[in-house]
Amino acid sequence: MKNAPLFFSHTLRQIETAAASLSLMQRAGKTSTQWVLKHYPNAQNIYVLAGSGNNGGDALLTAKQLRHAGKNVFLRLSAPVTQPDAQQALSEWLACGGQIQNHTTLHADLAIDGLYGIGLNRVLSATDSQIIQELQALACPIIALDIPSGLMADNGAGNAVQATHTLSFIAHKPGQFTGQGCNACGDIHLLNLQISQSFYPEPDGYLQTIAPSAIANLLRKADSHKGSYGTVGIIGGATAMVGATLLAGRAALKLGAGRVVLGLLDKILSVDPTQPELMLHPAAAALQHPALTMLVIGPGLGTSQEAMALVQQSIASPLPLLLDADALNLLASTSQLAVAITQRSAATILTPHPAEAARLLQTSTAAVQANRIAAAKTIAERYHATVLLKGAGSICTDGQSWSINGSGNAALASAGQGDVLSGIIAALIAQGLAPLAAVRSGCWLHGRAAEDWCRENLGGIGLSASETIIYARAALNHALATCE
Ligand SMILES: NC(=O)C1=CN([C@@H]2O[C@H](COP(=O)(O)OP(=O)(O)OC[C@H]3O[C@@H](n4cnc5c(N)ncnc54)[C@H](O)[C@@H]3O)[C@@H](O)[C@H]2O)[C@@H](O)CC1
Ligand SMILES: [K+]
Repeated sequence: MKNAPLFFSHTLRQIETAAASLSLMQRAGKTSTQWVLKHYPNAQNIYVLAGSGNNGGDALLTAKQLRHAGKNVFLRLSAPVTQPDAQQALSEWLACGGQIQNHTTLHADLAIDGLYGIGLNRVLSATDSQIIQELQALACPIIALDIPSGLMADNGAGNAVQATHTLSFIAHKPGQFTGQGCNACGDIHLLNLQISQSFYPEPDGYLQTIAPSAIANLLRKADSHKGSYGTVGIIGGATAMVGATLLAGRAALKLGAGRVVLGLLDKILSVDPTQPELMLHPAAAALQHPALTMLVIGPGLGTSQEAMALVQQSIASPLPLLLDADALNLLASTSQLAVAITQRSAATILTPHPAEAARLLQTSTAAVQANRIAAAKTIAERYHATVLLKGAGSICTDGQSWSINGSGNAALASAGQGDVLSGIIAALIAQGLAPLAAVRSGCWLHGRAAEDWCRENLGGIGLSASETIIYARAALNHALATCE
């Protein structure tokens, strides 16, 4: 199995042009029909929704072939057809005796969504939203052609059709795997329309579906010792938030860091009784620990003056530095820190969730979510950092290349998961992975942990961050055991 290449719509257009459009639409119609007949053989009454463009053309040709297969097809055309290929498809539909409706059917066993494809470039009109609501109200399985209508192919924004299956033509699109796309697409199936590989340029990015190959670099040498695997320092632990720092520390330890030093603002603990391997120090002392090779600041840090001073000192440190949680909020609040971070000599890793990303970019969370890839890349460029933008379909980028993490599920929507993720990434960097490889690998392992847990807990509710650590460790060791 390989990671899925992802293409922005402008690249897909190049492929489509190179591979000749009308026959591609014919193939899209034929292959979609075959897919429907194979997977829904008993669906007799089929509602097909066609829009004005080529996605509508795909729908018209699918409608025609389903009719040939003996199905009762009710076709709604939302607007006059504009594209030449789609006009040809409309002629074929009419020539075979098909009719055009301007309302939604009352009942269907199956619906086909061909309202908009990758040509969607603005918010849906009220009329289109109403048409989609009516489609959704049919309460039957919905097959989206290419991409659920209303979803932006390049970024996963938009109020889209909630499809049961998406038949993705030619290649996968980033928007199918991040933001709203994670909810809208249902099961995604690639129909490459028999386009030769020679027509495909370098992908714009990729979906990380398999264990990152960089994990193989973590295989241990027999003559190594704990000093070979780095010492992670984790700074945080303000009053009432010590747990966050402990979680990050335990994750770093269990994912292989040689040693882990915790620097706590609250002096309530001098040892972690359930994880006595962790070395607990006052925060300022931990920052000065001579053995540190990797620094994390943020889990449970708070935003006190003392916390701010620790962030300043951490940014001035020559060590690789991961900033998470309140360290990101403090960074976003102070222009001097934003300048200082660009002048660091060692690697910087920022792991914001969408609201933290919005603060870093001085914008709204909605604006970040409307274009997650661009937001993550802009943060990386502005702060000279490797960035993990969290949330469904996490984005990993160094500002140049980007990938979407393909593992994980909603079981990870629980307290402390971000702290665990910071600890995992820090452990991987401490063991020698480059920042982007560590971010990709850590994020993938974290998601894989949740998937493995869900196989045993099918409802997917109740995964605690502490349990995620155990499953992530198992996922890492499994990946190591199976790498070549
Ligand atoms: N070009 C080709 O060679 C092929 C294209 N194919 C299909 O063609 C689709 C792309 O077709 P189009 O480029 O015609 O675009 P769409 O059919 O996705 O959209 C139609 C047009 O609607 C307009 N539009 C965009 N957003 C709108 C909005 N919110 N409200 C009203 N109008 C809006 C745009 O001008 C757009 O071109 C693909 O997704 C795929 O389904 C496939 O048939 C395979 C071959
Ligand atoms: K569609």
